[in-house]
Amino acid sequence: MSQLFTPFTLKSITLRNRIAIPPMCQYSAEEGLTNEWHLSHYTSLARGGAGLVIVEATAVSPEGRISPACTGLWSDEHKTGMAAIAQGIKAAGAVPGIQIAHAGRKASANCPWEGDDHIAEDDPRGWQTIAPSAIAFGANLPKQPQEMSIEDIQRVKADFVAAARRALEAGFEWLELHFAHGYLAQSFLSAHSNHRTDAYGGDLIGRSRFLLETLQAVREVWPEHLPLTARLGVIEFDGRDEETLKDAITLAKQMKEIGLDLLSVSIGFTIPDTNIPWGPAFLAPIAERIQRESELPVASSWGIDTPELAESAITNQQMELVMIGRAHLANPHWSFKAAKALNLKDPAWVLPTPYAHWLARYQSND
Ligand SMILES: Cc1cc2c(cc1C)N(C[C@H](O)[C@H](O)[C@H](O)COP(=O)(O)O)c1[nH]c(=O)[nH]c(=O)c1N2
Ligand SMILES: CC(=O)[C@H]1CCCN(Cc2ccccc2)C1
Repeated sequence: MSQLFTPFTLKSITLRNRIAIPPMCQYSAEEGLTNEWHLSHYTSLARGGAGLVIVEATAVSPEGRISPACTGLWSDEHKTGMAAIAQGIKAAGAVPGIQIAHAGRKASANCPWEGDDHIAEDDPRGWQTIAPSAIAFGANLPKQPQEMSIEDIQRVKADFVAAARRALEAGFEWLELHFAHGYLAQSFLSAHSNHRTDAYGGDLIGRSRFLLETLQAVREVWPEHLPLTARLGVIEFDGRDEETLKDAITLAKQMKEIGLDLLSVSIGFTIPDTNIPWGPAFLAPIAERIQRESELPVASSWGIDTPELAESAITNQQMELVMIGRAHLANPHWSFKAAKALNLKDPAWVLPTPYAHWLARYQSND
């Protein structure tokens, strides 16, 4: 009996299975506004049978975008397109989630197929980036950010709260704070990027303050009965992993106290020079340790891209949800492929009726 295809209930929300589609930037928006690409992209992913579909990193302010083509929720105007997406995901039987984000010193960048690097200083498409300290990421993102004032910090926290409120009004039922991948929140947490000497820097308590205060503020506006989650880089693969992991576990416990419902375990990506052990499900053992030691349910990703790897991540209790990203770009119906591979009864019925009725009788070969 497949564990991957069992429901998962968190607060008042039940996912039809343990398959989640993690946020994946589409770099297809204008002024943060979604369009037909996003609506058809997310609806078709949801029709593929996953339990949860999380909309891409959506900026809480214009300067919080990674690229000029990233989505936003910094104004009420952004809610219309997002509401259609949430409705489309829900109508397909998946739970609509969204990640809200601020890119920090990694902002003001070209999209990946146009260089994946900082927009040139003299290019009017770019903007001044902000960060805990005036320390550039380096490599393809060499622009030096402006050190945030206390007023900047208060403003960005308020932007997260306003974006969370808009996500709720747009009909999302699962919220993920982007505290990973070297973006603003992660860059507060990491001593590589945070050299502040005030209350938002220094020891772990100081470097965690922005994350904990933002979580606390969002928790106050996000309904208690809906899952409030965060994606956190718990390891950098920078030679200091044990220290980073211990800090991450301490932070995870504090976030649980504040009301975090689930942690999506990911990578820090705070600095360019790391030694990431890419490979199938390489982060799963780390996720298991975080889940065990923080006593928070976790999700995780990174190369969990076959039905067998997904099934064993759940069966081995390494995580409660598997986040399967790029494999869904290759095949939006990945859940159907997994249902067949794992010998689910009536596998076609993970798909919507207009497809399932026929595929239940027709042995498709892909
Ligand atoms: C095109 C694209 C875009 C994004 C991503 C990835 C890719 C490929 N990823 C990371 C993604 O959610 C996932 O964690 C990784 O891709 C690893 O999982 P897979 O190995 O792809 O299953 C990502 N992560 C995140 O937290 N917010 C985001 O918006 C994005 N955007
Ligand atoms: C927004 C975000 O977290 C994303 C943006 C795109 C690159 N993501 C990180 C990534 C690195 C290597 C392979 C896949 C993904 C992070």
